[in-house]
Amino acid sequence: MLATATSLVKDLLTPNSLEYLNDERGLITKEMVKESLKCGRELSRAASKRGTQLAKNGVCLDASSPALFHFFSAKLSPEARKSAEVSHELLTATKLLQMKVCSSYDITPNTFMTCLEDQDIRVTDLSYCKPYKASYIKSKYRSIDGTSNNVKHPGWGRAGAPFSRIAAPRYSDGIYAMPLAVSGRPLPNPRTLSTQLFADRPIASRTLSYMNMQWGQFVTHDLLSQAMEVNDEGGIQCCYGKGRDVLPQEWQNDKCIPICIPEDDPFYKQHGVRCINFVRSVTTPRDDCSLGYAEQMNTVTSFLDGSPLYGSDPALASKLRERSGGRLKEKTKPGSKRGFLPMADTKTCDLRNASDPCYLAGDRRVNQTPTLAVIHTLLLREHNRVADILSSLNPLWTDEKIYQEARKIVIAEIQHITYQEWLPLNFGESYLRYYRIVPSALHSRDYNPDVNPGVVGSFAAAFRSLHSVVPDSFLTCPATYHCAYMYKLSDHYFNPALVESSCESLDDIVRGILMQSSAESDPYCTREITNLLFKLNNQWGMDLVAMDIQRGRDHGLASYNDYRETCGLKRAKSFQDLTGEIPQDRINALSQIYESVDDIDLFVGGIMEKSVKGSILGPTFQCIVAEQFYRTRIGDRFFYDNGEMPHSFTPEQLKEIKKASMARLICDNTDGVSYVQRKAFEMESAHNPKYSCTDYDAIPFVDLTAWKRPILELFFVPGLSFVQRELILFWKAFQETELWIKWFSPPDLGPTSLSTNGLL
Ligand code: HEM
Ligand SMILES: [Ca+2]
Repeated sequence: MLATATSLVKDLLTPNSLEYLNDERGLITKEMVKESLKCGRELSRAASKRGTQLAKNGVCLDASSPALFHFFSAKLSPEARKSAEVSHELLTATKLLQMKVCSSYDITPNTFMTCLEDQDIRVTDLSYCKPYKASYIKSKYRSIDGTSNNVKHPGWGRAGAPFSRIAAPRYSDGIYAMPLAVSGRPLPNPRTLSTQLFADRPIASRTLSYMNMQWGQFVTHDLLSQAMEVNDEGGIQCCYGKGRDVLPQEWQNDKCIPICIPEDDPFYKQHGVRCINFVRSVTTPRDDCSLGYAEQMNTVTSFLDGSPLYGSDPALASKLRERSGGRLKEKTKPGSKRGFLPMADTKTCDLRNASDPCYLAGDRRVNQTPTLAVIHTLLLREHNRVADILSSLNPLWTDEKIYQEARKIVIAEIQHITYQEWLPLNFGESYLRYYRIVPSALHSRDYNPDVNPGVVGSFAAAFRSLHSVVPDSFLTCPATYHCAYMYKLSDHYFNPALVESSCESLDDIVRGILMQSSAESDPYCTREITNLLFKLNNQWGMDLVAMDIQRGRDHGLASYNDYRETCGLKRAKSFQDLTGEIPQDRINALSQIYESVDDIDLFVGGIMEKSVKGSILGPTFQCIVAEQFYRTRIGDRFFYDNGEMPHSFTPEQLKEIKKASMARLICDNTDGVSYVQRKAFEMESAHNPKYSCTDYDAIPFVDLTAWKRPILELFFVPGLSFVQRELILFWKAFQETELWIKWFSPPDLGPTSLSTNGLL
């Protein structure tokens, strides 16, 4: 197969097309493009076949290995797989063009990239990219996959879109090859950086709760997910079994970028591990289908739209629905009044007993830790609670109408909690107000259709720095608050059994993560994620920090110094120029590992910075995170507080939505968590005491009566006969007698339903 590949390249490099080189249309002619596209397609198909053949020959991951579970975090829809294939073809074509032009003209790869950009070569053949049709533009509700949010650019923010860039990439060949140091030598080993710069020093935050960290991870999963390349058989293997060594080149898939572990590694040495499996992220064609450098795919919708709950693709979204009463599917459990997440049919968990749960949700990462599964469960319950209230308020509404309205309310609550409660706490209220990131008036008119709501690739690096706030274990507390057990993260990856081990266990975990603090945001990370990530029943796991660094390189993210410039800081000419932002001892450590200040990875440099006042991040990450949350709000036509649009909430409804809080979400969706601190993302203190969930002044509730549609509307429902109207009116009158409450004894819907029932 490799032979075919070589001969194709030779074909392309034969002089028969040289006559076009001096063509006045530019350096790159149409015929050259056509030829490279043709060869690019064949070469990339050959590479994919080779990958599958390797797997068939036994080069595939061991069951129950950490690496296999790493692959369980994202799955591509058939359309996403197709886009990934096309993008390989386009990248290979770009590479072939580069080789041809550079060898013919004796120009550098960089000059070629500039010419390519100037010529702006777009592939119009529909077998590569198809334009996005705006099919949901008129809908009052968001689409599941994020399409048609933006009327002019219906593909913006969709699942499967490319990550956006705010600084030019640093692929070493300008297209897709892993970056190198300025000197041309390899960049420092990611595992060495991890052990030398990210020690395990468990420093607890004085103010922020574990819940704060957990919500952050949920928000991350709502905004983005990269997927790793797979072959037809599944995950790609890059290391020998048990991580003994890197596989020889001839057995390696071309998507492998394994992390080599130095011989003297302080942890892996004792286990004889020399290699962490790591595979490149899936890429996707650019929005304009132009030839150029690689762009990675965001497999989920980039809007903050509850996609981890509802799914980012219509097939999954449909599977998650009950198809009655607008509800999402839930599992009932004897002894518990409230539902649990439904079970996945493919087992992507590390189950120890056949009865252990393995959940299905809108996002595949749900089973990563029990505390993440708890957040999913609270939101699932919130959806069903809201749906039940809406259907009792508006008995004529169909399943579809209730589902969409409940989804709209829950998304609005997620957005409100994130923008009004979580972001200001973590990134500084005045900063966010200054940049108009958090809304202030009741309705806002800030929507700007020219702002691309897509996720910026560097935002992933900035937010990954919050891996440092992950504590090594989590606490559970019974109703007496005699909190006792500490569960090590590494004993519970991909095993959410703890969520259902008893009728009270979910409540116990919720109390625990309210009482426990998160770790400090600093360059220290627990060994639970740097040595033992996805350990399962092995003795060692993966290193998330090394993976964060390697992933930044895989995505060709510009260097820390480039981002300093993008963010308005002075570009450093020497390590010493970093003094303003990075403490001296860390500058010393950086200068001992990196050859040049221009080599520093964004993830590493950003995390080394001192925090900005009022924020948990330093200036560079603060700027990138602000940029992202600005785009996520201003570029979302359906953002919850947008006014004067056909789908806008009424002022009465919006006033209610703005009462949502993390504390109320917990109160309304647990059985026995009766006291919660008002600011659930902060630790309980004299300034932030616990209140009873029935204290509606302290922890206000969202009164859904604002969603009750007047009965008169019935007369405008087209197609209803006189008899049907009479029957409905009779039913409404019957409801008002409250007899039905006794007869049908509806489920306990919590305080909100009590107040609304009173008005029925
Ligand atoms: C126990 C807690 C957590 C675990 C086990 C975990 C694990 C992971 C893993 C395995 C990846 C993918 C690594 C890769 O292949 O490149 C990842 C990515 C990421 N994580 Fe975490 N994480 C945790 C908490 C958090 C938190 C608290 C945040 C932020 C507030 C966060 C932000 C991110 C981001 C932004 C990415 C990149 C996502 C992507 O590109 O798909 N994580 N995390
Ligand atoms: Ca989303």
